[in-house]
Amino acid sequence: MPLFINRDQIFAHQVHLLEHKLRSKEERILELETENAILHLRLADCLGKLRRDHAEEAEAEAQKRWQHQRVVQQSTQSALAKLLSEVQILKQDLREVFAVYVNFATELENQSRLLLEQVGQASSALQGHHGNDVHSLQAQMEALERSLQEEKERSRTERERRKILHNTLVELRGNIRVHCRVRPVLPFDDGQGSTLAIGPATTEEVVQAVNDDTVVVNCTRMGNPGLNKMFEFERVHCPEDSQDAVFEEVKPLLTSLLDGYNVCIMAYGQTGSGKTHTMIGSQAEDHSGPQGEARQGVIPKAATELFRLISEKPAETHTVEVSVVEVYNNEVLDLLAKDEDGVAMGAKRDVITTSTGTSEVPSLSYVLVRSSADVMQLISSVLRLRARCPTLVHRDSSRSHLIVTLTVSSKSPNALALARRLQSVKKDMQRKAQKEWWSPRCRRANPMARQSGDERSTSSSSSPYHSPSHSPIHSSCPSPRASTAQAPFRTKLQLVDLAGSECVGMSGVTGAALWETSCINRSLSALSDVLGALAEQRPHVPYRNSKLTHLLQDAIGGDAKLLVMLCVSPTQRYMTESLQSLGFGTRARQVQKDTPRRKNIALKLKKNVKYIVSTLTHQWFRRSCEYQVLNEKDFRTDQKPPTMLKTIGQALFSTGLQNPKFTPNEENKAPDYEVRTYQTTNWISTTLTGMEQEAAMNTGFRRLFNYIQGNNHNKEKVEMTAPVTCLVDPGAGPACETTFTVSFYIPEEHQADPPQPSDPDVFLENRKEFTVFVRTYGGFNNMQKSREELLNLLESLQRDGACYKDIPYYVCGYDSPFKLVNRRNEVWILQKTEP
Ligand SMILES: Nc1ncnc2c1ncn2[C@@H]1O[C@H](COP(=O)(O)OP(=O)(O)OP(=O)(O)O)[C@@H](O)[C@H]1O
Repeated sequence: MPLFINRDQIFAHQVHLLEHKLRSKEERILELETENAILHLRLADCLGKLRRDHAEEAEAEAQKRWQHQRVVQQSTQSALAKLLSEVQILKQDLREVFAVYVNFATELENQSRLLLEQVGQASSALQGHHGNDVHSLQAQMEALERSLQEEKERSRTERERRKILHNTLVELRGNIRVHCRVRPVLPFDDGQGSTLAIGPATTEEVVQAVNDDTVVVNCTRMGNPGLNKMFEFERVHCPEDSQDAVFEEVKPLLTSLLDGYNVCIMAYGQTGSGKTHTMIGSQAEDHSGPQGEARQGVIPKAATELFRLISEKPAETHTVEVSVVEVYNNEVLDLLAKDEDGVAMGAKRDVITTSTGTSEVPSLSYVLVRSSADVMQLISSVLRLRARCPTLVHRDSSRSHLIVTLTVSSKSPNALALARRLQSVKKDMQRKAQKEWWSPRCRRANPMARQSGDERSTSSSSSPYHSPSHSPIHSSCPSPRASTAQAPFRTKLQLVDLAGSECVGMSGVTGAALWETSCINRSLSALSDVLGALAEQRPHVPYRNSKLTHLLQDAIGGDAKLLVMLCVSPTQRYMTESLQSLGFGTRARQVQKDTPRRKNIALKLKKNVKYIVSTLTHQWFRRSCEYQVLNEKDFRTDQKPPTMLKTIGQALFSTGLQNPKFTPNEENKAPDYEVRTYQTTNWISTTLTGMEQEAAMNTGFRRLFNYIQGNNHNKEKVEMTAPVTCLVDPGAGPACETTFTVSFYIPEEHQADPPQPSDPDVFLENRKEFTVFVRTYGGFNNMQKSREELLNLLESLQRDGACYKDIPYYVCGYDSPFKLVNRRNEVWILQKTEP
């Protein structure tokens, strides 16, 4: 039968098939949309649940925290009350002991007088009496002698008890003490000679010592919001307090020094606030004679007191050695080192960490001294080597940190000192064991550490100048071998006159002095970071971020007794700097030494929540990408790669992101950095202030992300670019707020007419052509890492004599948080254009 093909039927069939296909496609789309809706619902549900959980958690947390705080408050109050009552008892005991001690001399005198009278009576009676009477008188004499012996013994025991009570009292007050000295208003406070416009109000006194332990900063200047802040310290000195009064509060630490404690006294404050005056005394003045002595600072007075205390000990049992070190532009200089002609020259030294985890300066020079006059002569002879430079704030400003170390060696330490020695030897052994467990090669890598204390102590030469018989920065306590070999017992007194923090604008420094200022501010900032890490009991304390903190590591974080003497100027002109110094002191007081580390549960919880949120976001992101790829109906015919695949690549692997164009400068590049000139381009930016780089970058990133997602006047999506740059402009001094400007490069298609941001905190920035020195590094970026890389770059630029501006600088990131490997970060330092 012939096959008759009805074309209409075929078409109808095809239409039917196509309709069927269409229906199935539509059904599929419906299915996917339903699935999508379900997913959205689930996501909304999850988010709602998360938010609820979060709110509940927050509420529970707040409740728990409140309860915990109450418990802590109650326990603190009861502990405080207990402590106060103990202190009261101790004070009472101390008063009694003092009374006994004072009365004892009179009592002894009276008793000896009585004895003498009785002996006189006895001898006169002897002349006129018989043998029996002689015997009874002799017995009486013996009894009296015995009671005299007993009194002597009692006096010795009381003296020992007084000593123990003294140390307990110092211990109760804590190992870090902060004193504050407000200096008087001085003629240069009116700012004459400064180019800055300074009104009469700037000499107004705004910092006041209201009593022995409280200082108040009170400023109600017109046009400024009122400021009234109170700070409490262990002792506050008012401008009228003499050098003697300041030293009286420091003096007890010298008793501790001979009782086996390392002691560090450090003056901190803004330039011109009186640190050198407090530590050394005013140098132009003659310190001889009683008036001169009264003007002396802590260093000469401490040396005098130390030699007075030593003179009370058996002769020839104590020796004192001095070393003087300067930290200048992040270099350690030995000011006692002499060249071949015997001329002092300030030789460069290294700081190393020993196998016991303490810091040490190999090849440091020491001089044996026999009196405080010797010490002062030595210090005066090297002070001329100390870096100084006139600034608009202070015409004799010290540009370096000065560390004078008096190392006391004792052949006959007292019982307390021996106990301390045992304690320290134990700690040293623990530290060593820990380190060796961690790195078995540690001992081999550090031959210095293998030398025992007594081996090293025999190396002293006959000349007063010699290479170290020990290291001054080394722990006072000898190694375990030394303790068995009866090596002399060593403690060290470190006296530190820090360079002053300063605001570059106010001090008016330029050129080399600007670099000095930057080094000073950076090292003080590192000191502040170390105290912050110790106060928060962080597992890593960044001692090695600066030579100053590395050098003072044992004094700050070890078991030394540390006294921070905050020096502040009283006038309104320096209010910001004074507030910063007082903040530093408050931070130092929060450091608790030798307390066991608590696990930070809140931090753990926060980390967990962060992890859950990031995982959910990641999942949601992947799902919506898949959905959009499926929804791109015409992707098969599209010549370009699907946009969503591009988005996935950008987000997960940071591929295909546009970068701002630059011209590399091949001539000036070095193996460890590049030089790039970026063209004039438009960027989208936001500015934040604060202390934490990560927090600022996160907030900044979020604001900019909203902009590129359509939070702009055109409601237009703007493509993501790389890098995200963060311009970091540190505050005038340590612990000051830093300004962070976070920016995205606007992609080429929007460069000519970028959409205006809707968020008032976000702004368009036209960056003129600029040249930067670039150092690249990998891994996940953080503040510490970027700072280390910045310091490395600065060192390289200094080495090559490059012309650059050290602040502000850029920290740049190229990758999303989803990228795990081959991450790229950069620090940029701007090339200086003006001569
Ligand atoms: N308590 C005080 N009484 C009298 N004069 C003082 C007092 N404190 C400081 N001065 C004077 O103020 C000036 C600046 O003091 P000093 O040199 O000690 O400052 P500084 O903090 O060491 O500064 P820098 O960090 O710049 O070296 C000096 O002339 C000093 O004599």
